[in-house]
Amino acid sequence: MTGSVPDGVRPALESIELSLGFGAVTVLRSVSLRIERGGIFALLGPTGSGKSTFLRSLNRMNDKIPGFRREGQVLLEGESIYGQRGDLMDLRRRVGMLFQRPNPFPMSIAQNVVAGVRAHKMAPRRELSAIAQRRLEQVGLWGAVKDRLGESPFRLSGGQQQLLCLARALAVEPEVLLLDEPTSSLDPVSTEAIEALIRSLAPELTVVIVTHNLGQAKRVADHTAFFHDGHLVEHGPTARLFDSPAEAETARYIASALG
Ligand SMILES: Nc1ncnc2c1ncn2[C@@H]1O[C@H](COP(=O)(O)OP(=O)(O)OP(=O)(O)O)[C@@H](O)[C@H]1O
Repeated sequence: MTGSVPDGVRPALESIELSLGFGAVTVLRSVSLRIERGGIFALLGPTGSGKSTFLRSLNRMNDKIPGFRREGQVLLEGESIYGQRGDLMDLRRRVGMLFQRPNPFPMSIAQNVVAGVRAHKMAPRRELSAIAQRRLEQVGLWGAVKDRLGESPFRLSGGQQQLLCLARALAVEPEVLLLDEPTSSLDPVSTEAIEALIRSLAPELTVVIVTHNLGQAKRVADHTAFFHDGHLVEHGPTARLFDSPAEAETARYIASALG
């Protein structure tokens, strides 16, 4: 078993001997990981261990970075995302992403939510406002914004902006959501709201989350992988990894992070 998926079961996402680098620097070496459909999978590790680079390779976000190089494969539902036939726009719809800092678009709150729906022509115009309402309700933002749907999102709080970005990501009905430290710039109340939402997304959605917060990994993730210095050190059910890590590097990191 390589990751959270028993042998013989097809994972939602899989990396096969994936090595990543920028120019002469190799950031990740030969990572093979299978990510179960409908679960929440956390990527943990010290700064610079390669978590974000790995996460960003799962929907080809590194492609445009000068010097980026890759060996090995990433499979989404068994098909290579780096293959010739890959349509990047379709990939990004199927594998959505939320970043450390909320990044609303410079358009109204309602338009933000349906921006992807419009770009992918997923619904007729007359349905857009109902879709916006439904997604804002799903992320718990409807009450706060229903009277200001036409206003700029930049006057919302940081936590509200992140929820808006989550609503926008969910509106295009992704199969996988990649979260890169999604609460690191938020206060505890907003963090709790986002964590509750993440938990509510499974099992319809597969979630992969990079976090520095061990408590967060414990609270939300079924499985956790530990990266160190460009290597995947170990992975397993979150409780097992925290309670009885198999590798000394993992044990040291957990002990130091818990202080
Ligand atoms: N665009 C880039 N060009 C060159 N090197 C990069 C680039 N992006 C990342 N790196 C390098 O890759 C290594 C891993 O970075 P990455 O952001 O993946 O680590 P991380 O584990 O997510 O760290 P953090 O927790 O601090 O975000 C670092 O040494 C970083 O300097």
